[in-house]
Order: sequence, then structure tokens, then C-alpha cells
Amino acid sequence: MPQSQPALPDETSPVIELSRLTKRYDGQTAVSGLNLSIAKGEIFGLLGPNGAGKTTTILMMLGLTEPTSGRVRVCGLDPTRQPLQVKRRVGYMPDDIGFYEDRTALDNLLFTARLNRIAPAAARAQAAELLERVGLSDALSKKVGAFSRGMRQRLGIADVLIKRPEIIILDEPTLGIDPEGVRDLLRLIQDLSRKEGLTVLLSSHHLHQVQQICDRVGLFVRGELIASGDVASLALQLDDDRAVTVELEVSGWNAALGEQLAALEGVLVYSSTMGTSAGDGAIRVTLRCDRDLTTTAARTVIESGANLHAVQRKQYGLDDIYHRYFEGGGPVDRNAGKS
Ligand SMILES: Nc1ncnc2c1ncn2[C@@H]1O[C@H](COP(=O)(O)OP(=O)(O)OP(=O)(O)O)[C@@H](O)[C@H]1O
Repeated sequence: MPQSQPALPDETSPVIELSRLTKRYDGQTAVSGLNLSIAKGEIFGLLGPNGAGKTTTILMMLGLTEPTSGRVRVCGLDPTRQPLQVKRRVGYMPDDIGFYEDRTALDNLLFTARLNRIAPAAARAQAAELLERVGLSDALSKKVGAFSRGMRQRLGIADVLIKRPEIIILDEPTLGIDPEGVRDLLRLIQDLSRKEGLTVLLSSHHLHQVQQICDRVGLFVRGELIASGDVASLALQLDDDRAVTVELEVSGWNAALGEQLAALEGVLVYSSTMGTSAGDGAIRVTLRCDRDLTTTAARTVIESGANLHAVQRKQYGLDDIYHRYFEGGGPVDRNAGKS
């Protein structure tokens, strides 16, 4: 009989796993049947408007609030039963991170290190290294009360990293920071994940920020994860209308060509408008089709002897989707700008 081998750790197994996770407060559902897996080293964005349930989800991952039902596993641990072990492996930066305002950045980090039982000499070296890493070396002896919001957030990141966590969870980390500060902070987060294999969970209601650095995004609306994936796949998942829109800019137009394009098999809606970037005499034609007719439509224009200045298959991005779900914009308006 061959001897059984000890199981090797599975590098691809998720470090965060939520299944059918639900939280109700006094009969009100804050999180409903959430299923989510996050892999090691991934930067995952929880994107949703205020009150969507992002913070509640994070609190359940940390064992700070108990799920009403469902399952949470963080590094294979159950946060409700093993909150201290989870706390050791996860660094959490809340949106209202607090520091001792009258103490220096270094002192604040050393205090956190002491709470995490890091020996003083090691703590000092680690704190100095982290302050350098987050670009605060020059402010090491400055009191935190004098820090800008961006500096506080960077110190917050150093603060969660001092215990060398496997996962960092950042709740609205860019809140109240100016655009340049946001760019620096996002770059820092991305760098940490890529160079140090850190798993990052980032909650935000800023689509553009999440889009910039997250490998995958989960869209949270009223306690439900309505879609998750990379940005391109999200737009596809949420785009319930599968029609393809093709736009053409044509000059040397004739009415017969219009009829020909409208009659192509698969065209659902035909519209045209005068005047395009190609000049006053040019026409923009928009075809809504039940399949991708980009090539066929372009060929039809060329074979008719007219001039084709541009052709594109119109994509509906996450912006349209975000507007529809988060800002009450209603269905994606595919006819905007068409006549
Ligand atoms: N302790 C609580 N008691 C009762 N209701 C709560 C509690 N915490 C959150 N809620 C409710 O649960 C829902 C989800 O709130 P949550 O804070 O998780 O959302 P969020 O997406 O993090 O929003 P924000 O971006 O505003 O923090 C909201 O309707 C909120 O009012």
C-alpha cells in the first residue's frame, strides 16, 4: 500500500470565502445571501453606494458582528469562533481611523506594535521601514494632529501592516483625500499587493478608483452582490440587453445605402443623423443588431461606393451600469444622441 502523503497547502484556494452570508438588524436585511471568494494576492473592490452593506460584510469577516446565517471563512478560520486568530492575520483600516493626535507617527506605530506583542527593537526597525514604504519618513517625528488626511491614511496603512498581515481590509481609504493623494495611495496599495503578495479588500463608492487598481470588483446594491468579476465582465453580466450597437460615419451618402443597411439581416433598429466629425456632408448611422454586424455593415458601405470614415462597435462600460444601478439612472440609454 502506498503511504498517504500530507496534504500540500493549496496556493489557489481562496483566503476569503463567504457563502450565503446574511445579516439582519431588527428585521432589516443589511446583507443578503452573499457568496464571494477572494484569492490570495488579489485586490478586490467592494463597490456600492452608502448603506449597501459593505461595512457590515467587513465586520462579519473580522468577527466584529455575527452573521444571522451563512458562512464566513478568512484564511480558513471562522471569525465568529476564532476572532483573535483572524485579527492576527488581517489588518483592518476603518474609514474613521483614530490615532493619538498628540503623539508622533512613529510613537503611534510603536504603540500598535506593542499591542501586537512585537518586541521593541524589531518594532522600531519595522516602523521605520514602513514609514519609509508609505512615504512618511520625513514626518516620522511629527505629531499626527498636524497630518493631512492623505498622510493619515498612509499612516493608517503602515499601522495595519506592522503586524505583517496576510490580508488588509480598507474601508473607504480614499475618503476626503485630494486627487493627487488618491493617486499616490492607490499606487501604494497596488504596489503592496503585487510586491508582497498581500490580499487587499477595498470598499468604496468611487467607481473610478476601484476600476484603477482592483483585479475584480463586486457590485453591492441593497445588501446584495448583483455581479462580480473584472470590469469588462461586469459590464457584460449586467447588460441584460444583449443587442450590439454599431456606429458608422459615412460620406457620399445615398438613400439606397440607408435602405440596404436597414435591411441587413439582424438589424433591429436603424437610425441616422446628419453631421459628424467627418464633415458637414457626412452621416452617422447607428444600427442596433441582434448580432455583431460591424464587418458586414462596413462592407456594405464600401461596396456601395460611399466613403466610410469610421466604424465602431459601441461598448457600454461600467459607467453606464453604475449610473443605472447606483444613481437611479434607469436602464442604459442606448439611444442617447441618436435621432
Ligand atoms: N448596527 C446597526 N444596527 C441597525 N442597522 C444597521 C447597523 N449597521 C448597519 N445597519 C444598516 O444596514 C445597512 C447596511 O449598512 P452598511 O454600513 O453595512 O453599508 P455600507 O455599504 O458600508 O454603507 P456606507 O458606505 O455608508 O458605510 C444600512 O441600511 C444600515 O442602516
